[in-house]
Amino acid sequence: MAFWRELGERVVGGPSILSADFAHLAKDVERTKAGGAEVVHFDVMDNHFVPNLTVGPAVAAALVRATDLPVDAHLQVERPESLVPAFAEAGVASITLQPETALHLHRTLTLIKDSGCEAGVALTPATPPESLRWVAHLLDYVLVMSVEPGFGGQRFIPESVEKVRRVRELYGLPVQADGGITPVTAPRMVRAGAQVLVAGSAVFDGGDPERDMRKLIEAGRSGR
Ligand SMILES: O=C(CO)[C@@H](O)[C@H](O)COP(=O)(O)O
Ligand SMILES: [Co+2]
Repeated sequence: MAFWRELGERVVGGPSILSADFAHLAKDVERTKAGGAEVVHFDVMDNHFVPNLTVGPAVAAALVRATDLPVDAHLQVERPESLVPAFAEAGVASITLQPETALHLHRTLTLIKDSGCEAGVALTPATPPESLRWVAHLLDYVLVMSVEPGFGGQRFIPESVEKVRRVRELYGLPVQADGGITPVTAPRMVRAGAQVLVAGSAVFDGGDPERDMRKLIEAGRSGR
């Protein structure tokens, strides 16, 4: 599985499961796939690193079985290293770490790669891109968070646009934008260099995930 290495220059969209109906997760994901989604963003929260609690490797494994889209696990948990083997075993394509939680970031990124997954790091709004200097060679992508981690439906932080530009300048890696991404903010992030547009509320809250996924992708691509 090499979703990130095979992305090329394309701009793609992916649903954040956080705003989906957890009782009908596979169905919701398939509706976004019909709207053009190419990756599933799987938000994992532990009520320690963030004040919210979601789902873990067992649900990831069930979703991997139910969809042929690659699943990216966004780990917003303390001690992520202890969960890496279980998510790899669940069959996720990539694992995104919050560097604030990985005490030994180099070691945990290496563990992800050795487990056969692609590896990424999520920068919270206050974390500078420069902090990745000595682990950048281990990364397949960088996620720029345009909200504080923890919840869907928050307001987009506009400084994130410049941050995407900076990450691209420094590392040339694919950038995933996550948080407050809508048809209004997506083109700005794409113009700055983002390629993977993650959206939860903009895709699921309007009652038609297929239509709204398509709208988001089209809006994002118009930013090129
Ligand atoms: O990782 C997170 C939040 O911590 C995100 O993936 C959000 O879940 C995206 O939701 P919207 O901002 O698109 O509603
Ligand atoms: Co996320």
